[in-house]
Amino acid sequence: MSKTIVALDFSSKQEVVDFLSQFDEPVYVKVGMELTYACGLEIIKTIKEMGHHIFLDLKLHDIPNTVKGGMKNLAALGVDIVNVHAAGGIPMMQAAIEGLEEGAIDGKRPLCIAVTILTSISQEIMNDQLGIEGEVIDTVKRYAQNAKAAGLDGVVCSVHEAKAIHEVCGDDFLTVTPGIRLATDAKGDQARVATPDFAREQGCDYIVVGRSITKSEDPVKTYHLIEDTMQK
Ligand SMILES: O=c1ccn([C@@H]2O[C@H](COP(=O)(O)O)[C@@H](O)[C@H]2O)c(=O)[nH]1
Repeated sequence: MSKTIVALDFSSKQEVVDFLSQFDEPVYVKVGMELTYACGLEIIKTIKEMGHHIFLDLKLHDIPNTVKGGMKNLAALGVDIVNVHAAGGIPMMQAAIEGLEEGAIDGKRPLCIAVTILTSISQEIMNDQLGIEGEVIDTVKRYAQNAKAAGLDGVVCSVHEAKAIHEVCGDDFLTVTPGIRLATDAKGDQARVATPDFAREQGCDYIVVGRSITKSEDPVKTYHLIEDTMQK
């Protein structure tokens, strides 16, 4: 199974089809709010019919009853991974799992992971703007432990926290890490970034890569370069 999840941050079905048509193998892709708000959940069917795996990154964050109902409907789409914000608390995350189990196709629910602290959030923003005291890594670890207690399968975190999360939550608990940049790439809006090489060294289960692949001159070549690094 591929360890690189490509973020399809596009605004039309045509862009998605053009992009994926360049690949002659199944790719693990991430569908987020940009694509979903542009095309609706219909886009999931299109991507599944092309044979690709899907992480549906809608980051649910609401009261437990609402998240449960939302997840029940998302489970029926047959995607591989869905997610919530860990900041919604343990009861909300438990409700997410209940909804997924109720909506599961043939008794098999999608994996559910929790976003800890967004990779665009720096130490300073977390302390000074969000009012969360202490080190980012400690909050990320606490959120990961909450996610595990709620029955989730893993978390979204930065590469810099993946090792510590595996230590406290176990090696089977998934770490899915965005904020990936090649050595020559600009950080852009991301704060906690790392290269694919460092992600492999830290034992990340999956990396999420958007612009470094989608905006590269040769997306297929860049994808293979990154995936080969992860599989070393
Ligand atoms: O903490 C998070 C959670 C999700 N993301 C998403 O990952 C990709 C990253 O895109 P790049 O172009 O590689 O920066 C994007 O879809 C985000 O919504 C994240 O970056 N950080």
